[in-house]
Amino acid sequence: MSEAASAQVTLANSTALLPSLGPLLHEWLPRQRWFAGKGRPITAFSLVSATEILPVEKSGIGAAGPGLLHLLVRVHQPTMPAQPPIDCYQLLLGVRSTLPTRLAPALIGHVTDGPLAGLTVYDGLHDPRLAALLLERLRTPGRLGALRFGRGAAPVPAGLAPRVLDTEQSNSSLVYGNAYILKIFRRVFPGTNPDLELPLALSREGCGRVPAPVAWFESTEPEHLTLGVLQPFLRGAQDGWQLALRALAAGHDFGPEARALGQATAEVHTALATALPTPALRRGETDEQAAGMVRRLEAAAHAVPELVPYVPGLRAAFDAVTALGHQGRSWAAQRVHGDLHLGQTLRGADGFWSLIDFEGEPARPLPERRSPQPPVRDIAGMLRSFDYAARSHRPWNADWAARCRSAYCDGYAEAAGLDPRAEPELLRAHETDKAVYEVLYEARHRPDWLPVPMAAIHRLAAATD
Ligand SMILES: Nc1ncnc2c1ncn2[C@@H]1O[C@H](COP(=O)(O)OP(=O)(O)O)[C@@H](O)[C@H]1O
Ligand SMILES: O=P(O)(O)O[C@H]1O[C@H](CO)[C@@H](O[C@H]2O[C@H](CO)[C@@H](O)[C@H](O)[C@H]2O)[C@H](O)[C@H]1O
Repeated sequence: MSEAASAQVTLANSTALLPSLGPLLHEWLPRQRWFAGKGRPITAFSLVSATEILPVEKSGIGAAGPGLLHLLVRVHQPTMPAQPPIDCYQLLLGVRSTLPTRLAPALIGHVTDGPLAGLTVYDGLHDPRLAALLLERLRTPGRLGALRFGRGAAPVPAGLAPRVLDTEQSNSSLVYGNAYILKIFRRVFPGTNPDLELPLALSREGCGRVPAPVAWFESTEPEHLTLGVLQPFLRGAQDGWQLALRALAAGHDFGPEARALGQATAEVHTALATALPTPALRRGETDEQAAGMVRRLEAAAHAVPELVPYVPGLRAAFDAVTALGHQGRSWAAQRVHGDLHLGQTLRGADGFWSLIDFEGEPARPLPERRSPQPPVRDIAGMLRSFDYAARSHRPWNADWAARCRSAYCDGYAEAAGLDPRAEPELLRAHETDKAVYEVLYEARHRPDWLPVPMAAIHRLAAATD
């Protein structure tokens, strides 16, 4: 072990951490699926907080074990329209003198100076010893540096074997003993994350459609941020997206499942409307919501030039809602899922549908995601998703999507007593807003998928001519 490595790594001198970690993060961060700032140069990093969950100097580096550093780091990137210039990310860094081969894929890099000089840092979530330690922390509520661990009334069992969930996602998740799943939010925002707030409210309301949080952790200094949520893992459940693709490939009707999904969505909406405020959207608020849609359209068209020719047609969908507001129409608003699509639905072996991931659209500012919306926002998301599934399969099966869309609305109407198709202008505006979001999302994350939302853009722009 090098002399530097044996020196005490106290994070009291944490200001020295980033200058040495910065170059490594600069290389590593943009390669992470969850990094939202892809394609924009990183100009600087700044440290928000550093907490030793397993102190590096006590971890026996050089002898046996790893250390675990919890960092909140601001990543400075030049501004793009509709994006804050500085995002804050949560990093859980494993620190060892040498990295075992099995952890090589988690390597971030070798530190050459600063308090960690001579040591190797890596994504700590991939280290079962460190992942197990996180569960231990979650089992026992309390504070640790800038972190606060909390849990519900039910105890969490000890010693469950962790594994990193190997799936495309916006955050990172660990599954413990196939019994619990811990979502670690990567890009974090001041305030309570709706992915903790809404499932907690739903479980208080007795709604069984959403796995109820059993433990969570937050940061308290210098501001309140939700960092992670532990929920029951729905073992053996299959996600709606995979099931829909399989049905398409086999030429099967997905109507009954779409209908059941409509009912599940309605139940969640009803419980959310009971648990949390339901303000009416009157003229002023409707104007504001439609203006938000126009702003998002303009920002998306700025970033994705393919959208430009469609802007007037798409805008007409938003203007129609503004016009109705001016004629005195108002709409009920409530807390909603905010980014509902087939990939956010899980079907148990018994056929029972659950909804997950109440974080809302990751690119939107948190206060916007937490603001009450017409429930049709979620319905529009699911309708888009049936279209996505049909479009991603060759040959394109327009009838399959149409049947799903109509069955979903039937199921929703049956359970909610309110048919989303009864407000066609509102539904079209929300579907348009969602398709615009998807264009931006695909352009940034999966350019090959861009034709899928662009096909909807073509249809929606023509529909409002
Ligand atoms: N409670 C759960 N039970 C089983 N699988 C889950 C559960 N929650 C999430 N998953 C799986 O994890 C994946 C990612 O979860 P999600 O909450 O959508 O994360 P992200 O916000 O990072 O995209 C989901 O697509 C699903 O397959
Ligand atoms: O990561 P999240 O699940 O929070 O959501 C983001 O990624 C989704 C893709 O993984 C994206 O959804 C879009 O693609 C889906 C198919 O992969 C489709 O079912 C959705 O309808 C479509 O919006 C989602 O928009 C994005 O926020």
